[in-house]
Amino acid sequence: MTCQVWTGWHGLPAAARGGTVALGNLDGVHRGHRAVLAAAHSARPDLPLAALTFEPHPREHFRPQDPPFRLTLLPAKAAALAAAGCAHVHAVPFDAALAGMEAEAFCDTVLHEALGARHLACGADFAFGHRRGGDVAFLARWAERRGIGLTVVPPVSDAAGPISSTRIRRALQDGYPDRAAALLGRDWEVRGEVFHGDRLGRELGWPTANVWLGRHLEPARGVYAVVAVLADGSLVPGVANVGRRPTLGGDPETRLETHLFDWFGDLYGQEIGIRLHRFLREDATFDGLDALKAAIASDAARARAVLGA
Ligand SMILES: Cc1cc2nc3c(=O)[nH]c(=O)nc-3n(C[C@H](O)[C@H](O)[C@H](O)COP(=O)(O)O)c2cc1C
Ligand SMILES: Nc1ncnc2c1ncn2[C@@H]1O[C@H](COP(=O)(O)OP(=O)(O)O)[C@@H](O)[C@H]1O
Repeated sequence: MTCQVWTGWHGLPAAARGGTVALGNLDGVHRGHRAVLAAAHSARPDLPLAALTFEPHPREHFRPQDPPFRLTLLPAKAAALAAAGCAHVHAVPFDAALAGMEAEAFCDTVLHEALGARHLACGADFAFGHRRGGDVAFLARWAERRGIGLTVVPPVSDAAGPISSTRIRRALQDGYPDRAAALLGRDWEVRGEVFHGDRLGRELGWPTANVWLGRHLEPARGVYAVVAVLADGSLVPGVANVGRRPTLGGDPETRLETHLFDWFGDLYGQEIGIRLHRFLREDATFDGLDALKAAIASDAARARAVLGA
């Protein structure tokens, strides 16, 4: 299914208007988000399904000094929304003007005039507008006045409570990518462009494709069994380190370095995805390169065992 991403809400063409619109930040597009999308679609299967999300995430706008926390940046979010059936993704720019818009003005100008929404869907805790002044009760009254349908979806829960982006972030920070995957409904994936490092990896016998975490959440530092998704879509198992290379003196920024098993070639400049599958051990400071090499060899063997590779 093709999905179009709209990064502005002014002057949308007719084809991008008049659908069912699922509302939310939707970071991660987790199982709870997908329940909202499914409910939106089944309420009005005759209409194209759209998701309305904000870019940057409002928290990135209000608290730019906070550490990065995103589960999905826009391209990955849009891909997950497309896979969940969205024909359109409206990544509404969250700037000072939008932050200052009252809930009623947001409904009138963005939802009604710009998007021509015919049906709306959101989670029960959705809040929006200046100082989060609009809630689901407000939205229900507004939609009724306009003759627009609204589907409010209760949270999807597991034994520990409602599924949320916050719980998924905590699981990743605590080194439980498997728990995060259960909540997401898929492995968590970091996407980035492979950059040139110090070329030490190949000397050690373990070349690693490096990507910066950038605005992604920093998961627990350490070693993971991973699956890499290459630009051509192929999946390659590997072992990765999330960290700042304390053995080599330490880096100012955290990188994700992946060695791909039984793979040879050039990845520089390629956009790749790295799916964290299992946490293997914490980042360590080794006493020299030989000790580091031996640790990587044993990490690789464990990752192969975990992945059956
Ligand atoms: C599986 C794996 C585990 C690693 N574990 C550590 C570690 O615990 N401590 C550390 O300082 N560096 C660790 N590294 C990072 C290496 O220092 C890094 O891959 C090497 O310096 C190559 O750097 P380059 O890509 O810039 O050439 C690990 C790398 C891999 C692939
Ligand atoms: N099996 C492999 N796993 C990861 N990268 C590989 C592999 N084989 C070749 N490469 C290439 O080697 C580069 C990593 O080599 P490395 O010596 O660690 O250099 P750098 O310091 O630039 O990361 C990767 O970016 C990729 O282009």
